[in-house]
Amino acid sequence: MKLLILDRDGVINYDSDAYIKSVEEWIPLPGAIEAIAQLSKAGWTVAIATNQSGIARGYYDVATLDAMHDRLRALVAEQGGEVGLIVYCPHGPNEGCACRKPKPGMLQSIATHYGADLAKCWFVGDSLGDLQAAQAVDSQPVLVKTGKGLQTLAKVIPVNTLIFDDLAAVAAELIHK
Ligand SMILES: O=P(O)(O)OC[C@@H](O)[C@H]1O[C@@H](OP(=O)(O)O)[C@@H](O)[C@@H](O)[C@@H]1O
Ligand SMILES: [Mg+2]
Ligand SMILES: [Zn+2]
Repeated sequence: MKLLILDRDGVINYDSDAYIKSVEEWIPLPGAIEAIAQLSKAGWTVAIATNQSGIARGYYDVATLDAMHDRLRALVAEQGGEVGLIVYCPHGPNEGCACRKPKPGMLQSIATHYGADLAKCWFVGDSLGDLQAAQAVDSQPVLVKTGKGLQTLAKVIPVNTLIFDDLAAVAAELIHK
């Protein structure tokens, strides 16, 4: 199956060092909604794996996070597409969970849900942890320059990382290749 897994903050929507704490703060990046819709209409399943330590930190609750994701789904549906499974890690960095990136637990959950082979999937992120999570399960690490992407590009990243300006460019590559 054609499964694409996306990080959320900094890839689909603007990120903030102050976290994205409300639906009002959740603002799509230019072209991101259209990219997801176009991928979906081209037969791709678009899933999301996102760290949300803001929940553990008490900055927002699950109901607020769900409202952000309802907004995302509605915007993509308006463009004729749909968003697949959204998996999030609500834990803090010191809880030792199995799902927080750079651990690959969320990617594995998504693959299990769809019966997909992670070695044939791209995982698109803006942070080093995203790329490391992909690498841990032999997925293709893909870095976009939005969000924290440019800072990540200055770090030591997996040698096979594919680099794109933004999610729209990733979608164009996948749809037209
Ligand atoms: O990029 P994804 O995984 O979708 O979500 C990242 C967010 O959960 C937040 O992750 C935090 O990292 P810590 O969780 O505090 O290490 C910070 O980087 C915030 O700026 C960012 O908004
Ligand atoms: Mg991110
Ligand atoms: Zn977790």
